[in-house]
Amino acid sequence: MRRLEVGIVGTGYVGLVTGACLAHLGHSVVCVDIDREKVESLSRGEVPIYEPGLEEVVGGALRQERISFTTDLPATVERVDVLFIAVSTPPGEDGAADLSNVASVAREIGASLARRGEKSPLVVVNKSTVPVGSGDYVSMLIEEGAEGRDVSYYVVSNPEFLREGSAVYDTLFPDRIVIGTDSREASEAMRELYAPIIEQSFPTSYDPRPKAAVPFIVTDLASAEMIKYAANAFLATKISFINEVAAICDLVGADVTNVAHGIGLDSRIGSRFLSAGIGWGGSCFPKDVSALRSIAREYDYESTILDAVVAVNDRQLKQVVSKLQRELHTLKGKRVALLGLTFKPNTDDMREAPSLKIARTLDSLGARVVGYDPVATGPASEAVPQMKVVTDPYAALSGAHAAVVVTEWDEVRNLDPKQVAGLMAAPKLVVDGRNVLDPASVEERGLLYRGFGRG
Ligand SMILES: NC(=O)c1ccc[n+]([C@@H]2O[C@H](COP(=O)([O-])OP(=O)(O)OC[C@H]3O[C@@H](n4cnc5c(N)ncnc54)[C@H](O)[C@@H]3O)[C@@H](O)[C@H]2O)c1
Ligand SMILES: O=c1ccn([C@@H]2O[C@H](COP(=O)(O)OP(=O)(O)O[C@H]3O[C@H](CO)[C@@H](O)[C@H](O)[C@H]3O)[C@@H](O)[C@H]2O)c(=O)[nH]1
Repeated sequence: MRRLEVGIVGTGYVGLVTGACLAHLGHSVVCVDIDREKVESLSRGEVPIYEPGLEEVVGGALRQERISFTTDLPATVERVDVLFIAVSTPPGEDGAADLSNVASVAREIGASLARRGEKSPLVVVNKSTVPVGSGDYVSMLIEEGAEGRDVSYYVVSNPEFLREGSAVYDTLFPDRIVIGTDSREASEAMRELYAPIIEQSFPTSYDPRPKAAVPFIVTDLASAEMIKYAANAFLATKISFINEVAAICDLVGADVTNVAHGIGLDSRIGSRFLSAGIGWGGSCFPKDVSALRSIAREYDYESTILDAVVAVNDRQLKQVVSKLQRELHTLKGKRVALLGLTFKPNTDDMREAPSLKIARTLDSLGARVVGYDPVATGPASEAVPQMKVVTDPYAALSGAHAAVVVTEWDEVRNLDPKQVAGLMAAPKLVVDGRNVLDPASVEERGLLYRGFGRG
């Protein structure tokens, strides 16, 4: 394997995980961020996010001197063979992706490229999730930054499919690697970069190693950019679909967990992403579905399915409130415990976490909201100051008239129903927003169970 010099701009989830994993594979990586404090703490091996396994991979790469952190983008452009753009692309007004971070990085790359001298063309890899056509936009900005000087580079799309909570695993053992480019030289450089993953030839403590070889797919730029949006939109659609089925299950007295199991065994459907409940959140699905709808609007196309996917997801959150109101009637003066606050387990990310919307709605209806989360206590109470946040789930449940399972952390799944029943106030309602509790054993202890689509 040839050891490549790799630069990564942006040390968020994607940038840091990608950089650390490429260093683990044997490449020499320099990570760039505008946030000086972050760069300094990362250089000391302090990882600012909760992501299983990441601290170990970053620490290992630092010890082997295969990774470094800097704020100096121009020096990085001059030195590396491949440069990833992995900065945030948050939703702007009207739902479209805000490309201002990508744009400023592209201009700065252009301004620094001329100083590379005789080095081979720089492969600029867009890993941020960006609208179709952004590859050409990045090329245009690089040229603008270069101000007429002769610069040599390729722009490649390489969408990222990692999930938070299993980001390191997903990066080392991906289902596929997608590259969008018209240049053979650029796609070969990317194949070389990822060779240890494609061939699964790197050292790992993950046992058993799940796959033999990883598909490496090369498409045109626009298709690669579209693959990212289509993948997230499809997954969000799958969840909204099962949530719609769950609503009908509630009406007819069927159990959606049995239905999901029964349909998921059909290999054309597949069993994953069929967990019904309060719906999808996080830093990606809401943003990316909304960006794809916005792209469709630009072309005056009505995205009927995607519109419905979002409408169903919005309805799931309202169902939490109506399930509480059905049993508690007025929520004024009622104490409600929210169990789990992050948008999913094994992350401290609170971006677009359903818990925040639920807490704000319950507060506006006069309920006293107490939140529990094993990791994201600080960010949660900052986001919703009216919510008291505690680190002991039983403290949250003490005196609560109702509890809502918002995030299926193990700490929440494994609560002792007997102890919970002893602490709660009548009617001791448990709204299982993730369908992870066993209704019979919960009810056996005197709790009132309400799931999503469980009859
Ligand atoms: N988080 C995920 O799970 C995930 C997965 C796949 C794809 N993505 C996509 O990857 C991109 C990055 O997402 P993220 O969650 O890692 O973002 P993030 O918000 O966690 O991190 C972005 C980082 O970029 C830095 N940054 C911003 N502007 C910069 C600039 N001009 N120069 C240098 N650094 C700059 C910020 O300081 C921050 O450290 C987004 O487009 C996102 O949609 C995210
Ligand atoms: O059956 C399911 C599966 C997930 N969810 C919810 O869906 C959201 C997203 O979950 P997940 O996809 O596991 O997390 P992310 O880390 O947001 O990852 C998604 O978004 C990333 C950013 O684009 C992509 O890279 C990943 O492939 C894609 O799975 C969360 O709120 C989950 O609770 C459900 O409600 N039911």
